[in-house]
Amino acid sequence: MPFSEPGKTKFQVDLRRHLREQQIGDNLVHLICEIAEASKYVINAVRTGDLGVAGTSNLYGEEQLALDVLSDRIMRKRLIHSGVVCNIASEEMDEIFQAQADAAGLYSVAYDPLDGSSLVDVNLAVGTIVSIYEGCNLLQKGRNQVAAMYILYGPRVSLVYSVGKGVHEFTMNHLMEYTLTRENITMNSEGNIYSPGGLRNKYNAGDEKFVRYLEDRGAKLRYSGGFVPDINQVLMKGKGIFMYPALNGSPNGKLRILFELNAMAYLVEHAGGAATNGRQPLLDIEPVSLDQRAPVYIGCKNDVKKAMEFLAEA
Ligand SMILES: O=P(O)(O)OC[C@H]1O[C@](O)(COP(=O)(O)O)[C@@H](O)[C@@H]1O
Ligand SMILES: [Mg+2]
Ligand SMILES: [Mg+2]
Repeated sequence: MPFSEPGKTKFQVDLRRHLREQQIGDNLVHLICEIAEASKYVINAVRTGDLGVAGTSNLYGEEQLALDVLSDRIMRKRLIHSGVVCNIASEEMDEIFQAQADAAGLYSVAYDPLDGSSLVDVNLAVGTIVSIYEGCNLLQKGRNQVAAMYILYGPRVSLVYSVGKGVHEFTMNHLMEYTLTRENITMNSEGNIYSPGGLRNKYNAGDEKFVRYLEDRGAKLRYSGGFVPDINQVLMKGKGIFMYPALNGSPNGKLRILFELNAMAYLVEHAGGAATNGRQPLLDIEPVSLDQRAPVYIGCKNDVKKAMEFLAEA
């Protein structure tokens, strides 16, 4: 039942109550609520934590910031203690962590604890991205996610989730509770915002033509350099496209299927948008490794289709 019915103001609905209305298992409700709890410690770390480097590097050889390591620890600890998780994969861990052996009713979680962490020192928005699967297999199609969510740490903290029954936004209130602010978010078929990641002088001909087409159409450039706020803008306004294409020297772009792309693709598809690697829906890719990357075109259906046409012609 929608929460916008007369007599119930949307702002009184907390996350747990909303999840219970989705007719999903208790373990999944519990897991999503635990992740929401973890995010309160992550935002505290973002607001007050050490901005320096951790002195370590992740699976991709990227220097880890102290905040990456701390956010990862916060998330992992909470997932382990939830008691409903078997396998955990994180952008900041080299391999899969087994919290407990395979058993009925357990979930596996892939996450990026603090996407865009290098933007914290200049006070731009960052976020946590989470994909949830039933059972213990993490190397499976994104379409098999049973839930996806992100938490955006901006001027306000918001949490956007879907369990395949609409996409819903919650905002943290002064008591640090998440309360419903937008229910059943839907995207238009096209829009006038574009958010192009990566160095443009490394774009291939099709991407360059597509960006020129958007500019000629009068689309507005709206790119912050943070995947979570950039996607949030497209999703909440219901218009436009985010892309991080293949680049000269990086044929798979930058963003990772497991930790970054799958959750966003699931949310955007469930809001009526589309997400592809330029050839096929991202959610249909069967990943073979944790660190697999893909080019991404994600947002309004017609805009994504147009991008694919330009790529096919080039
Ligand atoms: O500035 P770049 O290198 O083009 O990358 C921008 C992209 O990288 C990200 O910062 C992800 O990288 P991290 O997970 O390492 O922070 C995204 O948020 C953003 O879309
Ligand atoms: Mg990331
Ligand atoms: Mg990260």
